[in-house]
Amino acid sequence: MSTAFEHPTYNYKVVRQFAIMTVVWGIVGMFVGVWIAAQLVWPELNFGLPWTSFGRLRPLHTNAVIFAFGGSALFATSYYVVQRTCQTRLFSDSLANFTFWGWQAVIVLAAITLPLGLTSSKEYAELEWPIDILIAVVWVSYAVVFLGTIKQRKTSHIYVANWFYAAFILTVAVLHIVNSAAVPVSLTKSYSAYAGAIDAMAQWWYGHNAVGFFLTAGFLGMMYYFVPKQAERPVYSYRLSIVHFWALITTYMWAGSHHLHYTALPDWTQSVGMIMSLILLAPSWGGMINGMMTLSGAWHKLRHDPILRFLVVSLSFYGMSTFEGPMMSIKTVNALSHYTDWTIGHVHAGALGWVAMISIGSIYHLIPRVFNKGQMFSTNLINVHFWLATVGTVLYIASMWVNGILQGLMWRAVNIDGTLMYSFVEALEASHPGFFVRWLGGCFWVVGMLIMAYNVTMTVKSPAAQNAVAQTA
Ligand code: HEM
Ligand code: HEM
Ligand SMILES: [Cu+2]
Repeated sequence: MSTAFEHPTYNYKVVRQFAIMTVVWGIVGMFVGVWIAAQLVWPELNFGLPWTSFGRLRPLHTNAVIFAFGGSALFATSYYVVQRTCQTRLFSDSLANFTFWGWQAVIVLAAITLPLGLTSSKEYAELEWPIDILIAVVWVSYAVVFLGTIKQRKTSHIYVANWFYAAFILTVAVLHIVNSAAVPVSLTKSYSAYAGAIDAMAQWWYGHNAVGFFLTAGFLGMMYYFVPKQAERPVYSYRLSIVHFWALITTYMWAGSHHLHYTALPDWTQSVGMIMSLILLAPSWGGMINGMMTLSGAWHKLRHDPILRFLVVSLSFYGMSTFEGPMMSIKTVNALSHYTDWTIGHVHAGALGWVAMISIGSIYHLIPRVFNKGQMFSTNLINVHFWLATVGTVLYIASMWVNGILQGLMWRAVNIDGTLMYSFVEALEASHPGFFVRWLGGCFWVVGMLIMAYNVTMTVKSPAAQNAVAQTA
C-alpha cells in the first residue's frame, strides 16, 4: 500500500492487514450465520446439496466468526497494543508477517474442507490434522512475536492488557495441542487420541476454555486498552485488574464440565463444574465493573461518541452473559435449557454483544491511527452501525430466550398417564416465529457490517492527516 503510513518505530503493516481482514471475515462469517438462520426458517435454502446443507455450513459459520473474525481482531489489537504499551517494535517483522499469511491460509483451508464434509467432529476444533498442525505452528510463532516484544519492552512494568493477551495466547496453544491429539489414518481423516467419556471431557475442557480464553481473555485485553483510551480516563482500579486477572484465569479452567451435565461423566465432576461456574460470576463481574467504572466522570462522552458506545454496550452484554452462564450451569436450570435455543441465545449474547461489539469499537478506534488519518470518514455511520448491532443483538437473544424456554417446557410436558404431551415436530413448529426474528436480527448485523466496510474503505482512501507522528506517539 503506497499511501499507507509507516510509524518510525512500530510495525503497523501487520496491524492494518489484520484490521482489514477483521471486517472482511466479519461480513463472511455473519453472512453464513444469516444463511443458516434462514435455513431454519426456510429449509429449501439447503438447496438439496451436501455442500450447502445446514450440518456443513454451521461449523463454517462458527469457525469463520470465532477464528477468522474474532482471531483477526485479536491479532490486530494485540500487535497494536503490545507495541504501544511496551514502546517497542514487534519482536520480528518476518515472523509477524508469517502469522498473518499463515492464519489466512488456515481460514481458507477451513472454508474449503468444512463444506466438503471433512471434519474431526469435535466442536470448535473441526479441522483435520494437517490444518491443526499449521494452526499450532502459526500459534507458536504468534507467542514468540508477542512474548518477544514484551521481553524487549522499554517500559518497566507490563501493562495489564498484555497480561490478558499473553494468557489468551499461551492457554490457546495448550488447549489446541492437547485437544487435537489424534491418530491420522489418511490425509483427511483421523481418530481422536482419547476415547469415550474421557474424549468428551477433553473436548469440553477445550470448548469451555476456548470461550474463556479465546472469546474472553483476549477481548478483556482489548477492554483494558481501548476503553481507557477512548474514554480518555485511566483504568478505574489497577489493583482490581490484577485480582480480576488471577481470579478469572484460575477459575475458568475448572468449569468445563458444565457442558456435560447428566452425561456419563462422574457426577462429582459435573458438580465441580457447576460450583466453579457459580464462582466465576465474581471475577467476570469484577472485570466488567472495572471497565464500566473507567467511565466515571466521562459518561457524557457517550452522547457524542459511538465508538465509546460500542465499547460500553459490549461490557453490558458481557455482564449479562456472564450472569446467565452461571445460572445455566446450575444442574436443575440446565435440565431445562440444555439442547434448546436458550443455549444459542446465551452464545450470541456473548458472541455478538460482547466479542463482536468490543472488536468493532476497537477497530474503529485503531483504523484512523494505523492508516494515519485524523478520524473515521463518518461518525454518523458508526452511530448507525451501533444501533443496527444493538437492535440486532436484542432481537437475536430475546427470540432465543422465548424459543428456548418454550422448547424446554414442551419437551418435558407429560400427560397424566406419563406419555409426552407434544411431539418434537410440534415444538419445532412453535419455534418458527423465533427463528424468523433471529434471522431478522442477523440481517441487521450484516447490514451494519457492510456499512462498516464502506466507512473503513472511505477512511483508508481519505487524505493523510498532517500531524501524523504526533497523534500516534
Ligand atoms: C461466567 C461465565 C460463563 C459461564 C459460567 C457460562 C456457562 C455456560 C453454560 C452452563 C452453557 C450451557 C452448556 C450446555 O447446556 O450445553 C454455556 C454454553 C456456551 N457458552 Fe457460556 N458461560 C459463560 C460465559 C460465556 C461467554 C462470555 C461466552 C461468549 C463469549 C460464552 C459462550 C458459550 C458458548 C459458545 C456455549 C455453547 C457451547 C456449545 O454447546 O457449543 N459463554 N455456557
Ligand atoms: C449475523 C450474525 C449471526 C447470526 C445470524 C448467527 C446465526 C447462528 C445460527 C443460526 C447458529 C446455529 C444455531 C443452531 O444450531 O440452532 C449459530 C451458531 C453459533 N454461532 Fe452464530 N450467528 C451470528 C454471529 C455470530 C458471531 C459473531 C459469533 C462469534 C463471535 C457466533 C458464534 C456462534 C457459535 C459459537 C455457535 C454455536 C453455538 C452452539 O453450538 O451452542 N455467531 N449462529
Ligand atoms: Cu462453558
